Amino acid sequence: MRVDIVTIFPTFFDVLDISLIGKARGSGLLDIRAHDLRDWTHDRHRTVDDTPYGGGAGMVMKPEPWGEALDALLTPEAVLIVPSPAGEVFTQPTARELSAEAHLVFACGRYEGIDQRVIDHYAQSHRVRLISLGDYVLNGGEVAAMAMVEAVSRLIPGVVGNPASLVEESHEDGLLEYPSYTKPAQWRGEDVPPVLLSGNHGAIAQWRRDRSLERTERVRPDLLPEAPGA
Ligand SMILES: Nc1cc(-c2ccc3ccn(Cc4ccc(CN5CCCCC5)cc4)c3c2)n[nH]1
Repeated sequence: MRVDIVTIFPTFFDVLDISLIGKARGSGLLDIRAHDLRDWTHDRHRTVDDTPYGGGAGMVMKPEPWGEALDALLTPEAVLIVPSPAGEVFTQPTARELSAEAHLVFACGRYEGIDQRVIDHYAQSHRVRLISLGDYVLNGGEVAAMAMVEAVSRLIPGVVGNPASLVEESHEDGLLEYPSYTKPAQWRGEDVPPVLLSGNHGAIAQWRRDRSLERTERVRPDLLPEAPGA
């Protein structure tokens, strides 16, 4: 998968050079590149923003640099992802969908956002998705893009060592994951649930399912299968 990220803070994504994502990049599984939007400006101050038409607080990102950057980076099959508080909320199903794509281009806005004509222009020729990380306002799209890149990349075969670990985790089966334990068997007076030491795999699987349902009912009843809209 190729991932291009356009931002005025490209060094923000240097962290992708380490850990699993870093290894996957090295192995050719992932081709992730961050680009400085200002490389597509032509004035002495490398201007990317201006005052909003209609007035209002803050600044809006100018369309011209975005047009030149996206013309340079988009391929016909690319999905253009624009992090935005006004977007669809990012979920594990969204991550899974995007992990099947060959090319993702993230347009990370700052200030009060990007001139709407950029989104409208590329929607005529590409799949464009405005995606929100959740119902809170960040200062720009970079944190959202980083979260999406990590959630999507780890679903690509070969990026995460043990594929089985991708199945038994929160939200993969639509429920929250069961609690996990490791050695020692006793810690500060607390024992590991005995069933986990029993070697009875059927009983262990059932215990885990029960804990997963119990936790989901308590913390996220909206995720339960019978919940409306689940
Ligand atoms: N899940 C999530 C994603 C983001 C996100 C993503 C991308 C950008 C780019 C800039 N910001 C900051 C921002 C955006 C919107 C406002 C509201 N403002 C009201 C008046 C009209 C203009 C817009 C304020 C500041 C971003 C924020 N936040 N949260």
